[in-house]
Amino acid sequence: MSKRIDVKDLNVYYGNFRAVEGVNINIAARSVTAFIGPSGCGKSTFLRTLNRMHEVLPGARVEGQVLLDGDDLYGPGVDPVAVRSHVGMVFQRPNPFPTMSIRDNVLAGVKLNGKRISKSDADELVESSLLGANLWNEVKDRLDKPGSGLSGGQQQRLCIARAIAVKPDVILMDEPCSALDPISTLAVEDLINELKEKYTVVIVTHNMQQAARVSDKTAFFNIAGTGKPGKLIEYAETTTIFNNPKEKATEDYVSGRFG
Ligand SMILES: Nc1ncnc2c1ncn2[C@@H]1O[C@H](COP(=O)(O)OP(=O)(O)OP(=O)(O)O)[C@@H](O)[C@H]1O
Repeated sequence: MSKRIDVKDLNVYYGNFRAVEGVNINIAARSVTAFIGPSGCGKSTFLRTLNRMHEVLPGARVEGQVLLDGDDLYGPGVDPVAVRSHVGMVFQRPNPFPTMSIRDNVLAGVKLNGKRISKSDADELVESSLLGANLWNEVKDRLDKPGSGLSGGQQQRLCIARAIAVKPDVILMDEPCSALDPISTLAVEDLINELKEKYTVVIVTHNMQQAARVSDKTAFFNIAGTGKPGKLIEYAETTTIFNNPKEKATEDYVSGRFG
């Protein structure tokens, strides 16, 4: 079930370094939101706070709230592992388990969560997840072959199938197409468009055409200089950010006048 995300006054730290400052953002359920901005402005750092991946690094912490349909992910007693099963993540480089079969790759997250499922339920879940990731037709005759035998684009869709299989509410994607060729990129972008019917999708991308193609809303982050924290500068409908932004910094960035 897709859920909304409301972030309140979030500061994100690596030790004493405040990498991201004062983010407030409201992300609707069943939508695609793109995070854009120059290198080092904290897009990936902020993204990883949305499923508590940030804090796996020693000394990394946050202040503020991240609410998923009103429930604070950082509230007392909340289990970060449970959070990550509600908020899935797809990374820059496709990372299927190389020696595992395609089938077992799809089921990997479900098994990690300690769920026991029957063979027939597993078969159904594998099929529905691969269908959901637009990969079923390409792999249905070789489910027992290793995931590493797929093309980069297919591997990325396999990782998306693995994320979908745990039935998350939100899917976070950190530059999911940066290692893919243009055809595979289009396949993943088409898929992102379909995913928003069921999930809340948040994507970090350096590719502004991609942000314009896939997202409903865009958040522009910026940084005042090295060692300064990244900040959310402007957040609006994607067409507004690209055609009629309010802030000069946004306009400079989207029109390529940055730096
Ligand atoms: N593990 C880490 N330890 C300490 N500082 C870090 C760590 N990871 C990132 N940072 C710092 O946090 C800031 C934000 O980095 P982040 O990777 O989130 O930016 P980004 O906008 O995603 O950049 P890019 O577009 O280059 O991926 C940078 O100053 C970076 O050097």
